[in-house]
Amino acid sequence: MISIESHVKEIERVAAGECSQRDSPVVQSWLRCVNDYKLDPANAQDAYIVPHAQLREHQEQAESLIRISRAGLAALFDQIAADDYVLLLSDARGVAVDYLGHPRLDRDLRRAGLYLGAEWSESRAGTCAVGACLVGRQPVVIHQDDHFDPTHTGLTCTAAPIFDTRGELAAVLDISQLTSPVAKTSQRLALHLAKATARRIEMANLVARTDDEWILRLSRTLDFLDTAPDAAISLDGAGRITGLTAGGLEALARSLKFSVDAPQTLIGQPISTLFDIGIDDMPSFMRGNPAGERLLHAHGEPLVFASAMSPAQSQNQSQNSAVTAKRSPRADALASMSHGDATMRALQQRAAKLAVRHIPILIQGETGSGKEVLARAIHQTCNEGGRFVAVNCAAIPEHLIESELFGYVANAFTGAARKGRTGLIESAHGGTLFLDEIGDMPLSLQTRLLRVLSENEVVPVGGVDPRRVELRLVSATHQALKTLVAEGRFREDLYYRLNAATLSLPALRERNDFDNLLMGVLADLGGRYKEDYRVEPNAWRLLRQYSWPGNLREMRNALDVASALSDDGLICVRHLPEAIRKPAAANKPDLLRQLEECEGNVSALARRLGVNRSTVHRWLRQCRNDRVEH
Ligand SMILES: Nc1ncnc2c1ncn2[C@@H]1O[C@H](COP(=O)(O)OP(=O)(O)OP(=O)(O)O)[C@@H](O)[C@H]1O
Repeated sequence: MISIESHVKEIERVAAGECSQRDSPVVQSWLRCVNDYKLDPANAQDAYIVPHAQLREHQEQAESLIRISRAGLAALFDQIAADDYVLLLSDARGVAVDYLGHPRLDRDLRRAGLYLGAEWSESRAGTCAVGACLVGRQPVVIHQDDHFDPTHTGLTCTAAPIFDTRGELAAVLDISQLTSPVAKTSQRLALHLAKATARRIEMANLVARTDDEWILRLSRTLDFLDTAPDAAISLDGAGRITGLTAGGLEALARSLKFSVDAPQTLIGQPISTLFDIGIDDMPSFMRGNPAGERLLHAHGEPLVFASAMSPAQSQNQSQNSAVTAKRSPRADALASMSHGDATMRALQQRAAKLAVRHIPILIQGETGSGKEVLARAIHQTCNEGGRFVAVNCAAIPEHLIESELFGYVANAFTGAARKGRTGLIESAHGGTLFLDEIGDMPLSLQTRLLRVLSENEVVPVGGVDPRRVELRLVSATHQALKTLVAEGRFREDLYYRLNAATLSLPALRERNDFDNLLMGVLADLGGRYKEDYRVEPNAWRLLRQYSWPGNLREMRNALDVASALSDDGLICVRHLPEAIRKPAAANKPDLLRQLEECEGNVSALARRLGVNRSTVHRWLRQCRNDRVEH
């Protein structure tokens, strides 16, 4: 080790502009220490450990990152503990908020500042790995007398940055030793391990924070594509980048020589900014597709292997991660309704609040959009022990509906049961009465229903004594009740009574969680028929493009049939119902006509259709294939 005097002299020479053999990050840091922070290398300072209360504050702010990092840090520590390495996780201000070191070295580590609460910002500690990494945003080794302050020149420290999912520097992982060989190359393995662990932490963080989005994992080689990718990007339903593993992405870009200038600026951009793909292409990058075809191109050039995780899969993974809060049973019943669609999520929250009160709820939505499923979820959400009684007002003959609903007393009318019969309203006592197709309820019964709602009493047909009922009324309709009111077919007072709390279910074509719903239905079918169903990319595209007039019911039925016809669980275009296969053929001349209108300019056509170029190319290719097939 060189003397303090010659160390100080070397720094002074560098500060005066002399060339140096030191690595560039070291020289840059020394210059900052002298010029910006006005530090004096001759003035040795002990390591600084922040007071306990301040450390708590730093830890609280970094809480979720600490939790997510823990498994990665522990695995890394297992590999290097035998060599007396210590691990520090520092926050963006350079304070060590987590620490793994050998208890045997506790006293020495604390004195050296390789300890919980140590502050390693460059302005306080001079050139050090954590500080230089925070400023340079790159992995760095600060070995022995690379350190600025003579107090630290015995240490070797290697640091790698950890970025949050929006590309902001969130923390630094540091691997340090109190004593080490003189050669800086001795730390190569430490550098490799620090970088790899930082990448894993970024990946775990992205998965934990991604709820209902696609995750695209990227790797230079096929071998680790699914298990330990180099980088990952999360995408919303429109194909915009919502998150990324910035450190991994930058390193990948550097090694493959494509440019990612500032990962933060990619947030909100379409994925086509980076690669020649759009959101429609995601299914073809999922596991199960030939690995050799999962290759991303930039400007037509093959670049990197990709593996896509559907929103349902990423949701599963994030739920498995430690950061996800446990759902309440109430949220669970309703949560299965929404798979990431914003309208559905808002509706789900509204439903959860309404469900706890006995306010009549009216559900509106097209046929098959899930009105009964929602009604059942509301019932389950706060099941107080009573039954869920569903009545389809359109399916019961008008002359029977009154006695079915209200029940009747003994011998109330000819043909009535001798002992009388309890009506459906009464049997829902303590539970939920679901009146489907309420718009079809005869006017006379609407009056009686109104009475039940306002007085919590039901009078059976032929009876005089009211019976008390406490129930939650949920009604549903696909008709515009207001129009029925205007036409005199629905009582205005009942309409306002029911309309106080309306939940409007979006049609399937309006939802942007289609991929998730589809995966969910496939998983359901898979569970039922003990098969792992997959959808071939072209078939998936057609399913996505179809307008689904019959909504979720139609989707379930289509997939039920397609899965039954599939070979080895792979659903292809030919397994889909004709109505779904047809539009592509019907659109073909239209696509070609539109291309002509755009004078053959694919980019212009892509802009007109609101999709990216590669999607148009694919559609055109499909048109050509179809032509050959027919
Ligand atoms: N969130 C969902 N996820 C998956 N499948 C669903 C979902 N919601 C509804 N479904 C399925 O869609 C089908 C129709 O649901 P439901 O009967 O609730 O619709 P509806 O709106 O009440 O229909 P209708 O107006 O014809 O009475 C059912 O097979 C149901 O399983």
